[in-house]
Amino acid sequence: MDYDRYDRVRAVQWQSDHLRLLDQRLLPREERWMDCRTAAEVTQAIRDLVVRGAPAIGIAAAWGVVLAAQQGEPLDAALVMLRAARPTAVNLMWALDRMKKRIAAGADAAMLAGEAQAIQDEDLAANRHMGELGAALIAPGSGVLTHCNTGSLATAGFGTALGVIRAGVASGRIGQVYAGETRPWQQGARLTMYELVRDGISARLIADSAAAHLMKSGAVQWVIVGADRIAANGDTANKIGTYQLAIAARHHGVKFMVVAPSSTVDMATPDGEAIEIELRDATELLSTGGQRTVVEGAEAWNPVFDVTPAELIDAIVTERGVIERPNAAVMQAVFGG
Ligand SMILES: CSC[C@H]1O[C@H](OP(=O)(O)O)[C@H](O)[C@@H]1O
Repeated sequence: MDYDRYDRVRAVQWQSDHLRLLDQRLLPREERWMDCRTAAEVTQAIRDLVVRGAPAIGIAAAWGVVLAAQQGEPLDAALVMLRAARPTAVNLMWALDRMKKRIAAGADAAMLAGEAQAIQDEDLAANRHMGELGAALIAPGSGVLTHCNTGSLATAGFGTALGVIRAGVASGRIGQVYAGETRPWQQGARLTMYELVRDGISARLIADSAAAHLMKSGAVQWVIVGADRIAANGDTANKIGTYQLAIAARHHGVKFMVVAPSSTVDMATPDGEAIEIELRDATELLSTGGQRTVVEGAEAWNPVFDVTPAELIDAIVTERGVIERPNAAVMQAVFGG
């Protein structure tokens, strides 16, 4: 199916000797680009969520290695620095491991650029394929709810969960899209709505706290989300708030779909308990748009991911196919190597 009319924003753009990143902290108010010329600048951009989204941070980190190689920096140090930028999304480590293998095989900067480009191109192809696989699970005229941003801004393009939504809308299977605002960073309100409006896809923003009420109304038949790390038993780490969506979905008979490329699957992590959950600065919770909204002296706890157990997931969609009712045995069969 021709998806070219859909949002083709490309948040990560390689420019032969620097990496252009669309600063996602400023969207939708302002479209400003940041030019990164060193691995250290890419590391900081990932840490500061200039670029964010599990696949996108892996792609950006791969280009960070290319920058280090072009400038003759010690590549081992660059790999360690980039790897430490954020702890939860395994795509970061997966991409850097791919670059490390090429370095060990003697790849020069040009060859490393080829590897980074391959990582980026493979992600886009996977997203297009997953979009069709996931959309095929959805009955015509369904309503869906999504969380955070899993679109072109979070990937090489088209998106994971948002790619399924794009394919589902294009094929008439999805009638109404709801997007959760995704406090505190508001990836849903600021980024997913930005992408869907640009696509001309009708979508309604809801407060995170309205999700269970929406499911109770019968307006949605699927919750469709992305992932940052899928463990060997199917437990899935994703944006904070995903776990409670899965609980409410199961209670209300709403199906729950996780959409992620195989670069998000981590067979070395046995289950969700072993996934490191990123804790970010409390000021992200105590302020909105840079303005403090909570009384001085107040404290906050700001985990930005949580883990949904496999038993609450009806389908995991990767480019290798659809896994229904995921468990350790089927994960091993598909991803065991
Ligand atoms: C396809 S993006 C996957 C995943 O990454 C996002 O996290 P963040 O915005 O903090 O980088 C979110 O958890 C998405 O679901």
